[in-house]
Amino acid sequence: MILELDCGNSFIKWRVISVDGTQRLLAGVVDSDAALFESLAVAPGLRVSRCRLVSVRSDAETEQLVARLRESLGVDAVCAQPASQVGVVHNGYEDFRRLGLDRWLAVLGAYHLGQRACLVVDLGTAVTADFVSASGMHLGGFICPGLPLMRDQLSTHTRRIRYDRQVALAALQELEPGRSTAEAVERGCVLMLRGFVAEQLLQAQARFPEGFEVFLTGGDADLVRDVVPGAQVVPDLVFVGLAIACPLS
Ligand SMILES: Nc1ncnc2c1ncn2[C@@H]1O[C@H](COP(=O)(O)OP(=O)(O)OP(=O)(O)O)[C@@H](O)[C@H]1O
Ligand SMILES: CC(C)(CO)[C@@H](O)C(=O)NCCC(=O)O
Ligand SMILES: [K+]
Repeated sequence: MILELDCGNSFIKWRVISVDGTQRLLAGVVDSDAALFESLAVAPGLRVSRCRLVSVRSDAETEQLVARLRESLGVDAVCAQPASQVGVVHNGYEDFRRLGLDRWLAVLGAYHLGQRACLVVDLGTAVTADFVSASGMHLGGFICPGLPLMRDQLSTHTRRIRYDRQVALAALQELEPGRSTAEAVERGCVLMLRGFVAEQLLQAQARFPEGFEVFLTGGDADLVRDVVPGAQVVPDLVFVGLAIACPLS
């Protein structure tokens, strides 16, 4: 079995696939390294022979995780590394090492699945949009705060924006003007995300007149999916790219 990890800023997404890559056996989302090892300890029938991961955390945090994986599972995790090119896909950053590895892998995954120009939007702690041309040129992208950061900034920098988490979830059933703080903030922030995605779509239409594929990924992708009717929502997009960047043969 192959253990795959996508270590984001807030959550670790993990999954276990068969060695030939054809079956997805287990999957989960955890909010800390400790919770990851707890989940793996109770995973039924787990026998990990290989491991690959991508991390946007600090090198020290990533190294610590790799060391713990070695201790507890006896595997040496292969970590995705920055690259200026993989196959026909070229990294568009001035310094390719600076492009977030989750973005790079999502771009590799999207181009692999789409085989044409792509707009890739990842909605997590941060929201990112990346453009890839039909020939595989990554043209760069945009980064803005994601939903969790927008909410937190509002409550951190105001006195009276306070509401219950449960009420917040209910507030998103519709997007009418809010009539409570929870509704006003939750819907306002979702409209920011939707507006951002709509703008990226306009940019892609201008840049790729011959057509393009839109890929949405990340925990909040569902909140924007109907802004782009033809979009493919691919929760595992980073893992698709991880398999391309880190083949385990
Ligand atoms: N099962 C889930 N577990 C955790 N978060 C979830 C889940 N489903 C949806 N979400 C939402 O997903 C968002 C987090 O997204 P995601 O897990 O893609 O990114 P992340 O790891 O926090 O950050 P990064 O962008 O660095 O990868 C949160 O806003 C959260 O509300
Ligand atoms: C933007 C995030 C936080 C999204 O997870 C990550 O891709 C990252 O830390 N990127 C480094 C900065 C950049 O991509 O320009
Ligand atoms: K991510």
